[in-house]
Amino acid sequence: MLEYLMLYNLGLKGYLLISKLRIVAVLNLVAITSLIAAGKGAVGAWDVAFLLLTGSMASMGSSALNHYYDKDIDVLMNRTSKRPIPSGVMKARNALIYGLGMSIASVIIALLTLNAMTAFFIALGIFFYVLIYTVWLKRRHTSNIVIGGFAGSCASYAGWAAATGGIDPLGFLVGLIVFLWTPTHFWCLSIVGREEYANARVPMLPVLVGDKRAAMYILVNTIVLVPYSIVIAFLGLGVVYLIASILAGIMLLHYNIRLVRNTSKDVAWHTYKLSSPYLAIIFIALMLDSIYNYPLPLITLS
Ligand code: HEM
Ligand SMILES: CC(C)=CCC/C(C)=C/CC/C(C)=C/COP(=O)(O)OP(=O)(O)O
Repeated sequence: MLEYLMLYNLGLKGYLLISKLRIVAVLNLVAITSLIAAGKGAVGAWDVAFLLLTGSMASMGSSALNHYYDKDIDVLMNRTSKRPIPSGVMKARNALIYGLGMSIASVIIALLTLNAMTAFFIALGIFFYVLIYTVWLKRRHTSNIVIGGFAGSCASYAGWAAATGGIDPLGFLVGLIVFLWTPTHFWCLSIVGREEYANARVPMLPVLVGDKRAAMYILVNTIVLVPYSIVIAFLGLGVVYLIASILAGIMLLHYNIRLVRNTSKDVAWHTYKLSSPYLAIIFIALMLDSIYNYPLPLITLS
């Protein structure tokens, strides 16, 4: 914490803020737990260290590029208007150089210290977040985060590949949890910021269909996400994961049903804030099963 304050005071405040460190933390959690799950609890400390390093650099770099590209609309939304570039704390050019440098370096270091497939999935995550989501879809189509959400799956795939050198069917299915989770995660927040997105002319779902229908879409998405996350337990995961996916799923469904019944910004905000803990619980449980080996004796793909 002291280092953070020192960096903060050293005028690096802008770099820390455009790195979206809370998001980096959960992305790293997804990547590391996927690494440990794929490695069945036996992974090298260097693999963990270099995955943390390269995953953090990639997420921080791509977030900086997102800040750079979105500087014109960030100034239009209250939630983002105080960010380093729109508020003048940081030059846009510096964010661009930082973002490109961190993103490119993350892929090269992953290639040199981990393996080619890990570097590929880190690059794919950057590609999906920066080019597919931020540049292409975000301002053009309401499917923006449905497709852009695959960037988050790449964090899991990078972890899985760091342990095994690639992706097997189970690894692919585990990574899809993040893809299915993202609409629930973000559409809740977009209900909170609907007017701001409309003002910035960003076609987020609630801007097009209204809060009530968006809440219904979120519930439909969660009704796909929760059973999916439970069913894949029987394809080679474990008992701790199964219990966690059921309990966390019930909690998420409860909040989503509540949001349909009471589509207020307050309920939407609380449902959004719950979404990251839901994902963290699922992936921590996945890791615990691989360390303590409580396998489910049912159908397995591998
Ligand atoms: C393209 C897909 C995604 C979109 C559009 C999206 C959107 C957002 C937005 C707009 C915020 C608020 C940021 C802020 O105001 O500072 C946010 C917060 C967050 N996102 Fe996402 N997100 C996406 C994917 C992910 C993924 C893959 C993860 C992690 C695996 C993630 C984890 C988080 C976390 C931890 C927060 C902070 C939550 C809190 O403050 O409690 N997001 N997301
Ligand atoms: C492997 C790898 C590097 C994966 C990268 C995945 C990644 C960085 C996901 C983060 C997605 C995210 C928080 C998007 C918000 O953008 P936004 O523009 O909608 O949010 P904003 O309005 O708050 O800027």
